[in-house]
Amino acid sequence: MPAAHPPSPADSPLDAERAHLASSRAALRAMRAEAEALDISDVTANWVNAEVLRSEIELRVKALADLAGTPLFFGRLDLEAPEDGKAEDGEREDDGRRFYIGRRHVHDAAGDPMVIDWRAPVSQPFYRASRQDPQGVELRRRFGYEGGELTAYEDERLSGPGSEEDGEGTGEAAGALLRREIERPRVGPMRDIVATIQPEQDEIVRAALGGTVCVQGAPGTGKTAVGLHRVAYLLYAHRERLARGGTLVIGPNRSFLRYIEQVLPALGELAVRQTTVDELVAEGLEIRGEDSPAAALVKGDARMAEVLRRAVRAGVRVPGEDPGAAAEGVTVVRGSRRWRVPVHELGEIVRELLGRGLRYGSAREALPQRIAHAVLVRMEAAGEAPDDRTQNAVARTPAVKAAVKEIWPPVDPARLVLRLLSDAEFLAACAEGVLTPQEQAAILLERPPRGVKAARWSPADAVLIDEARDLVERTGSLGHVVLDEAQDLSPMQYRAVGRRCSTGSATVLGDIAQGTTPWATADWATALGHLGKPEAEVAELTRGFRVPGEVIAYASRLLPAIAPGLAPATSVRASAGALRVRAVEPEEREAAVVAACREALAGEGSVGLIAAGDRVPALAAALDAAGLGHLSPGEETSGAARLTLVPAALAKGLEYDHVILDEPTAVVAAEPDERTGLRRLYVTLTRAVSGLTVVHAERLPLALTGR
Ligand SMILES: Nc1ncnc2c1ncn2[C@@H]1O[C@H](COP(=O)(O)OP(=O)(O)OP(=O)(O)O)[C@@H](O)[C@H]1O
Repeated sequence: MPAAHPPSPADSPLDAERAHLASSRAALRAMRAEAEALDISDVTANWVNAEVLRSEIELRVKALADLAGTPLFFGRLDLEAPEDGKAEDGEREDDGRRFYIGRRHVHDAAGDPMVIDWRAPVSQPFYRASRQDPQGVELRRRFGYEGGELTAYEDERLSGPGSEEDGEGTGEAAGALLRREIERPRVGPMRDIVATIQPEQDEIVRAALGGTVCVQGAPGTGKTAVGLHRVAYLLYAHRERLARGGTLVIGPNRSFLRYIEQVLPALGELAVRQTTVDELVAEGLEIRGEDSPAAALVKGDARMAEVLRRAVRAGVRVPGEDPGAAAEGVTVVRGSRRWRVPVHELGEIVRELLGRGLRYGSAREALPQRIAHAVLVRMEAAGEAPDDRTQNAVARTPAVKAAVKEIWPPVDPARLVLRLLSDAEFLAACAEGVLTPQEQAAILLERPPRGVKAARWSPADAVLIDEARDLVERTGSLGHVVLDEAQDLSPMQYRAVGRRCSTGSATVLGDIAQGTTPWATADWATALGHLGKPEAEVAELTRGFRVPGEVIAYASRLLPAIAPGLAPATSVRASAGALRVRAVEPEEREAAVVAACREALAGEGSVGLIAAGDRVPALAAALDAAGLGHLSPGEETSGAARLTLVPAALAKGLEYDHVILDEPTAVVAAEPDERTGLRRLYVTLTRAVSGLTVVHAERLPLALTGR
């Protein structure tokens, strides 16, 4: 094991480290004071620039805050001395060889670094170096803090004298500080892991911006943490490029986003948008409806993209082929002369535009100019000398505008989707050979609403509208998108996310064993194809940080039934006694749950009571009757309110120090099929950091007991 050093007496190395901490803090204060005192009156020509600059300075001042309880640095690297590097007179021997690694860069008055940002290239060996590959590091020191006080450190000698006997130095050992960090009781939102990012995680965090990375990871292997740290890293390494393109974090629901929302600000990144797929595509649309599972399945299927493409395309009326489209051709009057573009030529123009695969809207914008060009050709043939201005004027004449309206009418994406879902004939025409009659029937509305405003749109409808919108006008691409709990997205949702990073890249995080939607991802290659990133690399994380060994082994019994191809996760913490399974009589069940909650609350940290949705009201009543206050997911836990009652459907991505799981069989039964039910159970069994208590009156599912 790496050597751990407890607090020591005066003028110990710990004191020297504390002194460095104190002077780094003072330097940070000075940096902040300098930013606050910046006078911009001389450098800005107008008030708009002044406002922009002022808000940037405000952000910088905020980012320079020395947060109480957040250690300014958490590690130190001593690099090997260069071969011929004898220290000059008066020069400290460690000059240029010792780096303190922290959340942000801090420099002294002379501009020399006192703390190096964890994202800087110099910091990388802190996460990756090992005895086998020391990367120039002689000593790696990790610091332990208690309430903002530096109280301990842990050394690993990776090369040079003493490296043989001191510590394992593999860079993989779950040192005491890592264990302590994981087991530090949780209240409040998710924390960053910047001090203890592991080598396999760091590889993902620092992967190049250009490529999309997909991470398959068992519960608690740090996917969410890795995704968030990756955003922070990319913003550091490619700040300007990403400031232009933008970054986005997508999570499964609002309560999850509230749980993770503090991580990036704690890493100094205050401006990253975090949203759900539903919110991303809604764009002002009110979502009030819900689909039957059968309808949702069809609406989420990638084949709907082809149906929509045909539906949008059906708006175009080709002159000469479709009745009513500029049947007389177009006649433009200029002064005393009339110029006519005949139907067959209009038809050619339209067919050519259709063949070019442009967005519907772009082609519609190009059409008036094409017709005007045909008029110009005639003018030239008649000896006139028209110029660009004439062409523009012709394109704007009422005759051309009227023709465009008939040939290429504007498409309203929501109205188009409503028509598809309410007009059986139109749907049949667009879905021919793509959807079966049964599938068409599944998505047709029984009672179509009067209009777009009256429609009760479902989340899947909003995705269809988003696809239609993109067929009309290209969706803008962001620089980078992190997609968490990706296994639950439908192919159509992947497409919606994919077009938001079509010229950028993505980090896709998920676990096939935790897929609980009807369309859940069966394999990453297919999902990445829908995302438009088939070339993405898939990495696997199996080393679990959250869940104690005994608990993950129990939950992993479900794997053969829910995701046979996946390797079970290991745990970095054995913690015997972390799992308790209590069989009780039905009439004692609520009392047993309340008792388990009380026991858990007697310890430190957060407590989650997870139960099937329809068991929640009875359990809430039992907790109330027992005088145990409780929160809902998304409400922030605090020292005074540590118990959250979590419907199983919202447990994904969350974690609690202690979990009480009520009636596993009810959790399974609440889902439409057994595999989804067992997957939901797997999610709920893997939320605990320190202990899991299962309380049941019914028989446990066979897949869990094996008998
Ligand atoms: N390197 C690490 N150091 C300290 N804690 C870590 C590390 N990696 C992960 N953790 C902790 O383990 C817990 C699980 O991490 P996270 O939620 O990111 O996992 P996940 O793979 O997204 O899990 P799930 O699949 O259940 O959503 C978190 O509390 C996280 O802070």
